[in-house]
Amino acid sequence: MRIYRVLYRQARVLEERLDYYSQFNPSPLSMQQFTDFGENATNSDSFMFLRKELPVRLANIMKEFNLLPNKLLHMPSVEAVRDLYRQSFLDLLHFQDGIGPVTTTTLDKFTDALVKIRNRHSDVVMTMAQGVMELKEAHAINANTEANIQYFLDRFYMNRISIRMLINQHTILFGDSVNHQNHIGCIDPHCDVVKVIEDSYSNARFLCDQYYLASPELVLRCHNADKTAVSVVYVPSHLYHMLFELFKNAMRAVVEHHGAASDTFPPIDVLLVMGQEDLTIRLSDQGGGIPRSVMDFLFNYMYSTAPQPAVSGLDTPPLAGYGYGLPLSRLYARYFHGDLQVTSCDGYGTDTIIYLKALSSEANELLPVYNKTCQRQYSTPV
Ligand SMILES: CS(=O)(=O)N1CCC(Oc2ccc(-c3c(C(=O)NC[C@H]4CC[C@H](C(=O)O)CC4)noc3-c3cc(Cl)c(O)cc3O)cc2)CC1
Repeated sequence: MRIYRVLYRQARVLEERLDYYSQFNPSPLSMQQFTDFGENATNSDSFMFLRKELPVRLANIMKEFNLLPNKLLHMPSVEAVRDLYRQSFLDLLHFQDGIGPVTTTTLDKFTDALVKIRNRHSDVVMTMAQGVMELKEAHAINANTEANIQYFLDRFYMNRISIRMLINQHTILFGDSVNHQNHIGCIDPHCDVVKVIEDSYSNARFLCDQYYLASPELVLRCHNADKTAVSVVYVPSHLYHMLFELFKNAMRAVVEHHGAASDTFPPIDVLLVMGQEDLTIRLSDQGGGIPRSVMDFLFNYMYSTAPQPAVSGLDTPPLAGYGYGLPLSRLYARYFHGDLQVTSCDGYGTDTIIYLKALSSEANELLPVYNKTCQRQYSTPV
């Protein structure tokens, strides 16, 4: 009986703490604040900020889970994800205000706890996709449920991106995580956009050559009014993730449309422009394009979730984006108030555009907030 009393008490503490922390709105940081903080803050400063901000961001999305349709909530994989979030939230409660003096030991234990949380959540994207698949196999999904799932997953993955950003900054700056020279945490204050474009193209081309034994060339044009190289304060791994996905899709379309046996393929044209407000990267391919009737499916989590290929790369092209490549790439772009847009000419080809904020002072985190507005979203039939 004692174990039940302990579990009951722990559940009560969890609910009470979730109600407390979910009252606060997450505090969005700008890229400028991330870099200033990274250059000037101490381990203790970061601890004092994160021990409140991380539970706030976790509590906001954990409360939003409760607004989901029960049939999704009770899918085994979704239950498993909710347990991970509960455990990580409880882990962070050990460091909340009132624990006494903040010693070096406290700081080391906190950093260790963040690493543990990051590792615990490493498969959450796939596990949630598994939960969506379980739901599709168990129930018929109406338009309202589909819209609620689309709305939630965009917010859930954006929340996850933001929490991993905060954890990575702290563990790189103050822990044992690898730190790139001249980077501030995972931020490159002088991100060489051409290099990220060339690296992501090269790696996507390697996959394309492996599967199709052929791949389209890259033609890159740059435009910068002051004639200098295009650089931006950004997270290179986020930009790489977006470009790698878009190059995979473009290569798949071009080779499939022209036939892998073709002698030559039209190149993928990339235009890079540094503007006053936006840094724009446009990829243009001649891969046959997509009709408007299919476009919406590209970002749809319900449509994109398909049974995992038995062995990826054998029975399906390794470029097949089973999973959430495109929707997640758009979230990375939107995370710092940029965007990712796809336009297509059915029968000719597709343009995809990545917009980033050119100024770090305008590149603010875009964070989901648990409030009356979001609650109404779940109760409003489409
Ligand atoms: C959800 S995800 O992120 O996991 N992921 C999204 C991506 C998808 O793979 C792809 C890849 C390429 C294409 C594609 C076609 C194409 O294929 N046309 C021909 C079919 C047009 C419909 C037609 C039909 O269904 O009616 C049947 C032929 N044409 O233009 C593109 C294209 C798309 C993007 Cl997004 C791009 O950036 C560049 C492109 O050239 C479609 C789908 C895996 C899943």
